[in-house]
Amino acid sequence: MSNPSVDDALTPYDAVLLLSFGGPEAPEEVVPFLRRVTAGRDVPEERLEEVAKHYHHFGGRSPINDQNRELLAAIEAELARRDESRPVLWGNRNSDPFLTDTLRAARAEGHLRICVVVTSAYSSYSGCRQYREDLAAATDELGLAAVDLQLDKIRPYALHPGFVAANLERLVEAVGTVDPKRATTTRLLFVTHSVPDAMDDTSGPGDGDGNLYIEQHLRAGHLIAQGLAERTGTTLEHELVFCSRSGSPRTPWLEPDINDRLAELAAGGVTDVVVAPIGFVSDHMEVVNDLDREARESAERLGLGFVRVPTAGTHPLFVEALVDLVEERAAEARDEVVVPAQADSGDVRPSICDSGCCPNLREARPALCGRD
Ligand SMILES: CC1=C(CCC(=O)O)c2cc3nc(cc4[nH]c(cc5[nH]c(cc1n2)c(C)c5CCC(=O)O)c(CCC(=O)O)c4C)C(CCC(=O)O)=C3C
Ligand SMILES: [Fe+2]
Repeated sequence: MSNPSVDDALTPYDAVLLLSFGGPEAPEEVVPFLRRVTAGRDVPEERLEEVAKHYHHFGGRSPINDQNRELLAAIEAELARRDESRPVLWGNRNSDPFLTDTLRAARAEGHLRICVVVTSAYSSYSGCRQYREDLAAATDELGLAAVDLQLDKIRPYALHPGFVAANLERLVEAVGTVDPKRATTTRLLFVTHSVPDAMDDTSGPGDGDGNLYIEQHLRAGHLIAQGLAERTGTTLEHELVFCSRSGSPRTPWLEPDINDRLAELAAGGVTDVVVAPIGFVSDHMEVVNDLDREARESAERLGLGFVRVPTAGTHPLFVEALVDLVEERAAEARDEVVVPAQADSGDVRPSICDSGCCPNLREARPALCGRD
């Protein structure tokens, strides 16, 4: 398969790597997975026990790996459709197939130059730099130098037109089920993973003002809400809320939590909520547990109508966007002038991260795909 001599829109890459978070697939994998995720982190034992219960409620199996298998197949199909077939590899941070094993196999098969697609759209330590650190740690563990295996990453894509469009399509399909007479008392809630305030404060370029994590969500949400109004004639008031808070209760994390906000909204006369988890790219555990179980339960208790919008998942517009981003990265690697596709006129994140961006606030660690 690997054929470095092919000359197409993916040149110089001989493979694509899907890099994701990982998740357990059997009950006995839950605790080891959680220990790996939280190693060296300030996550209390009680929180871990609580999160273990979430996984056990779903038979100890997270949906995330199956979703990545489907995304991988969809990317392969899209590459084939464009006559740009490449092996699509898959590696995780926290569960099998581990990134290090994937890169070892890639090297053995002679893949020299790989374009990395991470399953996180936004700029933050957790969603961007931590994956870059994973790439550095894995290549280091394998004793690989940049001459042996060159890894490039696509840029954060929260504001790529295809990601925004896929989320809009999902929303348009879902609000078909909202009673038009209730539109004025329906609130559109964009949801993302809460992170420590300090992580949001430092997200974005090292010399910037930070808070790019929230800013990108607000910009994407604004575009999606506007698109909904244009497409359906239904204008819904919208806002950004958070789920899946972890860490020590003494550390400030982004708020409001969706459950707290639902109570306030119900008290203020809202009758229905449309919950769009634009912060995630698939309906993984944070979505099926924290939103479909916990938030839905809160809404029911409060008498609120509740519609949860699917994430981008394997929506063709999203899959096409990811392949467009790989093509864009390839053109950059060929030193061509590239005008990055962007859904608004705001800041565009580069595919080679700035020095000091989205820092690791605990310890400085080597990271690939950046200027530091
Ligand atoms: C920004 C962000 C994303 C989105 C970007 C991206 O997708 O990367 C994300 C995704 C995910 N987070 C996930 C799971 C977990 N995250 C945890 C803990 C944490 N997440 C954080 C942030 C994020 N996380 C942070 C700051 C922590 C605190 C500990 C630390 O500083 O790292 C914990 C520990 C227990 C707990 O929840 O406290 C678990 C189990 C899964 C897998 C779901 C499945 O299994 O289907 C996915 C996709
Ligand atoms: Fe997380």
